[in-house]
Amino acid sequence: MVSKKPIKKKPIPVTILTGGLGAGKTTLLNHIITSRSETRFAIIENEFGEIGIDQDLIDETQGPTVVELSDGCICCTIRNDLVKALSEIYEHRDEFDSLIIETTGLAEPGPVAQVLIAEPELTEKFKLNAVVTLVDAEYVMKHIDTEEIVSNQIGFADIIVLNKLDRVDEISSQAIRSRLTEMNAQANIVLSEHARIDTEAVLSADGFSLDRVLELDPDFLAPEQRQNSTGSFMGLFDRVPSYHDEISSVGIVIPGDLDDQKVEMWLTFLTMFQGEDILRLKGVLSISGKEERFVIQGVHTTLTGSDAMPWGDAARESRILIIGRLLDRPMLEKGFKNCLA
Ligand SMILES: Nc1nc2c(ncn2[C@@H]2O[C@H](COP(=O)(O)OP(=O)(O)OP(=O)(O)O)[C@@H](O)[C@H]2O)c(=O)[nH]1
Repeated sequence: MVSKKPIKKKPIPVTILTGGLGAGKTTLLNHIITSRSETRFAIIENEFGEIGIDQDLIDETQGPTVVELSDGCICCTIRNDLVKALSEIYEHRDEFDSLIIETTGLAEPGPVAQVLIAEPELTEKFKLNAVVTLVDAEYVMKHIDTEEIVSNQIGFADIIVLNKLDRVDEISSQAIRSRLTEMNAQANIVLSEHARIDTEAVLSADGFSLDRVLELDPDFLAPEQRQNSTGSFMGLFDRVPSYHDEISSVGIVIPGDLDDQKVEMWLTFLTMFQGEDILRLKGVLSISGKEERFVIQGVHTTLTGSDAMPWGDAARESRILIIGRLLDRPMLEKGFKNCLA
């Protein structure tokens, strides 16, 4: 007699992209989806901030399914949203081959991995391929000793992508590499500029090492360690909430066009006087006389701008998100509004 055992579907491979604010996660994500046109991706995009910007920056011409989880960090406050999003994505599992989760720059990767490995309803549906940590060569040394989240992201990585090597010299690059190896000797360190790496190394890594994580935190899989009453994680990751609390975000949306010179002057002053406290700045702007959207990107005092998709028939508006310490919302709102053409 033929057995009628249900055919078990293969679990969906999941890659977690983590790393500091502005380190290059979205850049790597775009590189992966554009260079692997034969692979169908689903993406969970998590942003820390009142308004989402990253969704506009993902190259959707390749047709990935993007689920955006904003206004909170999936490693703590919106963890339940992550579980829900994963369950919903699984309902459409025949429509894609691989899932990428891009966390916020403030997220601990541990609790996100924990959801995939220890959440009973998800363990058979998803398989964690690798935790990939992007490291910003320009700024990592500034944060590595003072911000535990940065060292935890490095310590937890299966693959470390040391990015923005165009922004440092060879001596600094070597010093960073030895520091990374000291902190995580088992991770594979991949060197890159603009996150242009061999995507095979990331997607076929099959590199998540539960044994190594259990060495770091023996209680990683213990149910009572997974969640406390406020929804944040305990154990290795119990410093997360206080770190997030210090940092806030200001998101501003204004309809109409901005004047490019006013924008330039405002941003120059802002980064000159508050650059230390501005961890991340990003925005999609409507500039008077320009057909294209104008994307601005900043980390501390480094600021760049580039043209993106034309506005076409879409309503023109400007959106900016600033993440940092001691942010003065009324002053930022006033400054941004003063840039109107
Ligand atoms: N010079 C230089 N710039 C880079 C490199 N990689 C990325 N960038 C730029 O750095 C900025 C931030 O890159 P993102 O990919 O958005 O960084 P992210 O980690 O996704 O940022 P968050 O989502 O805010 O955490 C963008 O302007 C990128 O174009 C690099 O290797 N060199």
